[in-house]
Amino acid sequence: MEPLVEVRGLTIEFPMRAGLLRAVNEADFVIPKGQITALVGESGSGKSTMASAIMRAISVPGRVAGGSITFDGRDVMSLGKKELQAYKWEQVSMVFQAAQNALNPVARIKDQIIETFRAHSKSYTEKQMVDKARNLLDYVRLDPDRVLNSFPHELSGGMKQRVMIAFSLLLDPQLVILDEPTTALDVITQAYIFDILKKIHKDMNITMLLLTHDIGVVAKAADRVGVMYAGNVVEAGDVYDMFKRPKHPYTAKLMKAVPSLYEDVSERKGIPGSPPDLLNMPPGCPFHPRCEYAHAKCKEQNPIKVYTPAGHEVACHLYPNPESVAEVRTS
Ligand SMILES: Nc1ncnc2c1ncn2[C@@H]1O[C@H](COP(=O)(O)OP(=O)(O)OP(=O)(O)O)[C@@H](O)[C@H]1O
Repeated sequence: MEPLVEVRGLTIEFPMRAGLLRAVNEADFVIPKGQITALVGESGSGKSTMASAIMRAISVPGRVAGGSITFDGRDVMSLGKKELQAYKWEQVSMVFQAAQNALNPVARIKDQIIETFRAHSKSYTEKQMVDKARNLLDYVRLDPDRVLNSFPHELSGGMKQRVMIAFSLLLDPQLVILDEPTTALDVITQAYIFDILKKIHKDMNITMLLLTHDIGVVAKAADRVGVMYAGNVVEAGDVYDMFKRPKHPYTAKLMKAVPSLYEDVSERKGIPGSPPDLLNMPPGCPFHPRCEYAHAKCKEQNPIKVYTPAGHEVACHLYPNPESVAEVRTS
């Protein structure tokens, strides 16, 4: 597993009137090259903040208070203004949450595409820009002639989402981050978008990061998954392993929340309790108040993450060392 992005000990803080809010708290996370990685967790767990940091797009008054991010071996934090301009969109692009609404309502798609190109790259002629946009629109299964000449309000939600995916590919990035790419769409359109994303990933060899609270999305699309809880990545591993043999009690509960065709839905249980208040974190492991396996140590010490040679990682006192991760928890 060759890493494209390596996040180490990342801490991101937002100063609030009531105190310092740590949206990301000493988090470690790896995005392997050439894979689709999903970052999953309840609302407010820090997924978008982590992704914005990778994109070097933390909004003021947020700030990176510690840790490092490397992209293909380069230190992202120390990129200068010019390097940063090339980094964003040419190395990594992001389709933000509810991205359909990010389109300018009073400009045709063609003009918005040309403007995006011009903001980042001077080396294309207008014909080259439009030709490239045409290819990408065709790729996301839209009629280029119709879409290029449309205003956003003339397109459906699913079409606008596909336009945004095409936008994210304009400058041939290595990594595309998609924040809740299908949340606002109906089930059929969701399946269609995932089909397109998988094809793009395969044909263009693009690394992808999907941020989602929908565990069903993970099962459908990802190779690897990281689970975020209260600003930390508490477990990560191969998607099959994570569904078959989740280690962290929180992951186990999340995975059980996936609806199955054969199961009696009335027997499915949610996760009791709610995520901690980030301004008033409990001592020890942040999950201990909701954890059925919590013992004395969990209330006092935050667990240290352990890593197995096979690429599984977990932060939980049930697994004090890498060997213990291999054990199947039966209780
Ligand atoms: N600009 C900001 N100012 C203040 N707090 C913020 C800001 N951005 C994020 N936060 C806080 O940081 C925490 C993590 O938010 P974030 O959006 O990263 O979580 P998320 O897992 O992506 O959630 P969602 O799925 O709802 O987007 C939340 O408590 C949120 O309120």
